[in-house]
Amino acid sequence: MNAFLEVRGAAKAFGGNQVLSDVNLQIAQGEIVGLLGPNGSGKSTLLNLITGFTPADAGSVHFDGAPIERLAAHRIVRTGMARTFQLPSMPTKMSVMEVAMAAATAHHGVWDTLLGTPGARQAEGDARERATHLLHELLLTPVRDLPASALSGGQKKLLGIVCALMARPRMLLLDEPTAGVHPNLRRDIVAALQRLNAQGMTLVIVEHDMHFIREVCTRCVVLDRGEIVASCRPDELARNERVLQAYLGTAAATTTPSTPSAVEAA
Ligand SMILES: Nc1ncnc2c1ncn2[C@@H]1O[C@H](COP(=O)(O)OP(=O)(O)OP(=O)(O)O)[C@@H](O)[C@H]1O
Repeated sequence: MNAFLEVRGAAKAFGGNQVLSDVNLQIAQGEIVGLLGPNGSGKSTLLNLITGFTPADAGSVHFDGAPIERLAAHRIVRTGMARTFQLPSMPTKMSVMEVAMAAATAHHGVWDTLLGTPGARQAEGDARERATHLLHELLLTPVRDLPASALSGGQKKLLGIVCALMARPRMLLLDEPTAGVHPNLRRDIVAALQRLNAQGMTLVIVEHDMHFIREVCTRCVVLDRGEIVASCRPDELARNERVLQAYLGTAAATTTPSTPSAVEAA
C-alpha cells in the first residue's frame, strides 16, 4: 500500500496503564477507514497521538511522506490533517458563523488577525466565504446566527466538522461523529462524509455504530487493549475471530451462536 498516513511502532502509557502498544497502521489516500474497538481500547488516544494532542512514548507518524510526530497540533493541521472531537464544546456567546470564522483564524494565525494586515483582511473575506459554503453543505445555514451553545448535540457535531474543514484538510479524523445523533441528522452526516470522500478527502472515523460502519467505511481497523487485532472489510468483521474475541472474549466467541449480531450491537 502507498501510505498517505503511516503510524509505526506507536506506544503510549498513562502512569502504569499501557494504553497503546506497538501500533502499526497504514492508510491510503481516498480510503474511509473505521477505527473500532471496545470501550477503553485506545481509539481516541490513537487519534490524539496522530493529531498531536497527545505525545507518543515511542514510534513515528508520517503524513504524506513527512514525519509529523514532533509537531504541535496546530502545525499538524497546516500539513493538511484535521480532526473533530467526541464531545465538541462550544463557546456560549459566539454565533455558529463566528465559531466557524474563529476556526479559520486559529488555522491562519492570530497575530495577522489582531494587527489587521491586508493579508488578514483578505483571509477574513476568504474565511467568511468558505464558512458560508460549509455551513450550507452541512445544513447549518438556518442556525448560522444562533449562539453555538444553543445547538443540539448533533448540530454541534456538524459544526465541529465545519470547523475542521475550514483548514481545507486532505485528511479528516472524526471521533464518534454520530454518537447520540438523531437518525435524520445521522443520515445528513453520512451523506456529507460521502460527499467529502467523493471530492478526494481521506477519512478515519472512530465509531461504535455498525450500521454506520457498513454504510460508510471501505475498511475497518480494530483495536483491542491498545493493539491492532484486525484490518478487514466491514462485511468481514462478524466472521473475524480476533474481532469476536475483542468484543466478547474467547469463550463466548467460540461457543455462542449469536456472536455476529453481538458484534453488530457492540
Ligand atoms: N489523559 C489521560 N490520562 C489518563 N488516562 C487516560 C487519558 N486518556 C485516556 N486514558 C485512558 O486510556 C484508556 C483508553 O482510552 P481511550 O479514550 O483512548 O479509549 P477509547 O477506545 O476511545 O474508548 P471509548 O470507546 O470509550 O471512547 C482508558 O483506560 C482511559 O482511561
